Amino acid sequence: MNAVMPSPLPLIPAKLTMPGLPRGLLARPRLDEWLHRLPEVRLAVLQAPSGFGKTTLACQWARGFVGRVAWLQLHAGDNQPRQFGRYFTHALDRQLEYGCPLSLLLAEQGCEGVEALLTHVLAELPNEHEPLLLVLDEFEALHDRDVIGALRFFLRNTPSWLTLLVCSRSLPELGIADLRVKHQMLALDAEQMAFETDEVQALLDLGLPVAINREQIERLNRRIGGWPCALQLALQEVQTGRGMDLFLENLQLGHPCIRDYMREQVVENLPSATLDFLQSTCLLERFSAPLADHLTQGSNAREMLERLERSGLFIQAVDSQRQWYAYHPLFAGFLQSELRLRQPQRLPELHLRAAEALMEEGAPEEAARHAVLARDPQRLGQILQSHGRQFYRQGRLTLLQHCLELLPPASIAENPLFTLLQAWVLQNQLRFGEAEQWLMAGETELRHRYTDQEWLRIDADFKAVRAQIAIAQGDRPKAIALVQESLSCEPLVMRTSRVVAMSVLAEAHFVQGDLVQAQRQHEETERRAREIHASQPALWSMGQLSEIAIAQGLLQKAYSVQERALRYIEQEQLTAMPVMEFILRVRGQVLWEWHHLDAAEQCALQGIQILDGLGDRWLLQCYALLAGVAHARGQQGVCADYVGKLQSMLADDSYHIDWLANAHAVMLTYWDSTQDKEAIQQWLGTAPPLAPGSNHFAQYNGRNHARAYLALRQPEKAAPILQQLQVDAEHHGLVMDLNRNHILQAQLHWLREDRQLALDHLHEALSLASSTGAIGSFLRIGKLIISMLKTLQHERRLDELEAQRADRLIQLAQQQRDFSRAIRITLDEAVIQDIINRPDVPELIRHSPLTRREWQVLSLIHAGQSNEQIAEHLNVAPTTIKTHIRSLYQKLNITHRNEAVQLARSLLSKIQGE
Ligand SMILES: Nc1ncnc2c1ncn2[C@@H]1O[C@H](COP(=O)(O)OP(=O)(O)OP(=O)(O)O)[C@@H](O)[C@H]1O
Repeated sequence: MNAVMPSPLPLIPAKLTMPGLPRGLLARPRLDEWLHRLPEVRLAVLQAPSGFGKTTLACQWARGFVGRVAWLQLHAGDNQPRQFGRYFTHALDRQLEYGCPLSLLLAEQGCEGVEALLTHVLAELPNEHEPLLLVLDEFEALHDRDVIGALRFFLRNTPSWLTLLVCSRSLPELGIADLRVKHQMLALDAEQMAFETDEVQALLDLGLPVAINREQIERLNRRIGGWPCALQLALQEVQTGRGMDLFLENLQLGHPCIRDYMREQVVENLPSATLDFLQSTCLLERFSAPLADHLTQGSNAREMLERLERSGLFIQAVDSQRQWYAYHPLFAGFLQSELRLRQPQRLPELHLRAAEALMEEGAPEEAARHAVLARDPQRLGQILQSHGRQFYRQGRLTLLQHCLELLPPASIAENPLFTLLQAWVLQNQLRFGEAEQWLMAGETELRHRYTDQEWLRIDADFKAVRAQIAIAQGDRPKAIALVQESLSCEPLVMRTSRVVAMSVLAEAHFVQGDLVQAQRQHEETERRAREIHASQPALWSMGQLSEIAIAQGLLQKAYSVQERALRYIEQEQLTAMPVMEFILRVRGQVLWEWHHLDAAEQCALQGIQILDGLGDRWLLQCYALLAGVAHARGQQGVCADYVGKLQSMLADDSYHIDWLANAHAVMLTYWDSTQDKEAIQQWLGTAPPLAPGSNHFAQYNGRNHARAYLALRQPEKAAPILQQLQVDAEHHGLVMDLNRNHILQAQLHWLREDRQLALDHLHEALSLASSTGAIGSFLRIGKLIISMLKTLQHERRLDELEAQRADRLIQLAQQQRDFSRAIRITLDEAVIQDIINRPDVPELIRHSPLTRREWQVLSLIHAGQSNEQIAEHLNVAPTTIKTHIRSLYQKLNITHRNEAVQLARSLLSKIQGE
């Protein structure tokens, strides 16, 4: 027999050995549930596109599996049935208690077909055995019918102690449907395997020399869609916080390593029809089979989509009915850049086809985006005429801007709707002069084309824009006059003009400090806006109502108004629109004040997600909130990072005083806690001037001045400002401002050593806080609040609510990390000795004592510093710090930065707690 059979190739041992796990992998406990269920099923499948971590997860599971593990890494050569049979029997033989010698012999002789061979294997398997996991990695390499048929047969007849774990890019044809209904199978796909944001954070915390802030982490994971290969790339490339921003930019532009990977691993051997399909559809965010047919001018898109999905390409159904599909963000980016590079001439045509098809699908917004990219003014004109109002009602001002930029100026001026849309876009960008020019051009062009009656009504539309501009420029009387004129007749072009005019009136009351009138007017505006489904103005009014409630000190009410807004968004099934960020931000500010820091952070992050791509300037408020949260948590490095971002945004653009005051407040707090007197002094040199405190932002700005003087130990300059603010706040019923001003007054008098006056103010503040719920504003002044409150408790009678709040504030302030103090303690050897000598110190620290440097590093980590900052602080290279951290983690038996922070906190708090 040997004479006719060629002698087989030798077996490669590495194919039969589980690969070693590289260092620095992230454990993924959220997937353990599947690991524990492995012994209960015949088949488990990890199916995901290339690089999604299938092999790694299989290795991690193999290590945690209670029983034996046989491993076989497949390869194209294994489609040769004899070769496959030999590998398969060898893999099993190695792990069976008594092997399967007979089958092994038959496999080596190679005279049986593969199914017959596997029948022998099955016959030779014992009835009872300890659990065995047989891993077949890179299963997508198998396509031989006989081999796959034999495996199906094998699978139907395996004993219960054997589980087959298949890792495959494509869907394995192993009779899965049958096993699934019999609960004999587990399956994980790309969606489940993709890294979640917390996992990304944990992995980067583990492997990067710098702390990456949460906002960057979320942005990163949005761009990479949880794909671990891209994370490994980040681990190699990013060395600094700024480096992460560059990496993110690089991803956006098409990272060369990812491009090479996609070329080699994913598209290299695809048939040309498939490639053509991918390139024709890659410009769409999501698409259905009919849309794809329209784009490819073909008729087999449904079939193709199913094939692509099964074959493990980076594509996923996005709805449960599997009608809509989307490419993985990095894959879409790759395909688009290939298209731009290789067939740029196709782009306009594809965009145009997309615009047509999307209009037919009833998706005008997406259609407009493609018409913009096709640079087709005619189609844009049609879309704007039919849907421009809708875009405006839903706050799609950036989209409108892009559309209008492509229209010839004359076609704007001769169309009242386009003129109005243009003016609204420009006013939103605070380009008031240009907005006015367009309005005037429109007037010249249009007046003679309409009857007097019609023109009066068009003018009502125009006046609504002008009123909005006047209020934004702070010209209240002019704004009110324009509103009244605008409301005097029914507008002709945009139904929203009336609603906007009403909202301007409300704002005029608010700015003037007439909260009751402002509230009434906004409630009415909200009602009217809802009636005409103008979601943008409706949400705007709800945001304003919640700001009014905050100003009145009614934070719970503000929170309820926000709930109402969120419900409205849900009911109307609104997709992300910029005004939603306003609601979330105000909600975040309430949550920050209540010290619900995680929830506040979440609001800011969601806001950033909503505004993604609209330009950095709009993110100022979100970053101010994130900086406030980081400060309250004592994360010095993170806070410094956000403050840096705020500074560069402020340098690049101009903002309304409301936004400025908010950003300045957190910057001043940060500088104060890091004792950066120079920055505070500089700020005073360019600070927005003081104005009567009739509204919350003038109050905020005034308090910033006072805060700066207090930080510079010039209480005499802070005193008159605070006094005036207090008078104004009383006059206008700005309760929240009263509350905050009392806190600063308390600090002021404490510094002046006028203890009784300080306690009077603190008591007032505490009493107001019983209804406002304020916490954040107290904690903002730092550890000083502890002694002030303790003295108050000692010397004054507090009612029950006040006493409870004082206790809680003291407790929170004690837990709060004080930036400068944490550093001072680190460097003090006596303190370290003090910690080591304590009886309650963990044993581990006595047994593997840290070096002096490691102590320093530990407490700088605790102080919230990034590796980069620690390196700077200790004057060594960041890589040295990384080495210290590794050794420190090993000695303390920890794996994450968070654990180090926790441990340091508990050690330092033993001596640092007040
Ligand atoms: N838990 C993890 N922690 C850190 N990195 C991971 C983790 N899982 C996967 N990776 C990284 O992702 C990359 C791809 O992983 P892996 O090779 O396991 O993917 P795969 O899905 O098997 O890919 P392919 O289909 O190409 O074989 C590797 O660099 C791996 O180190």
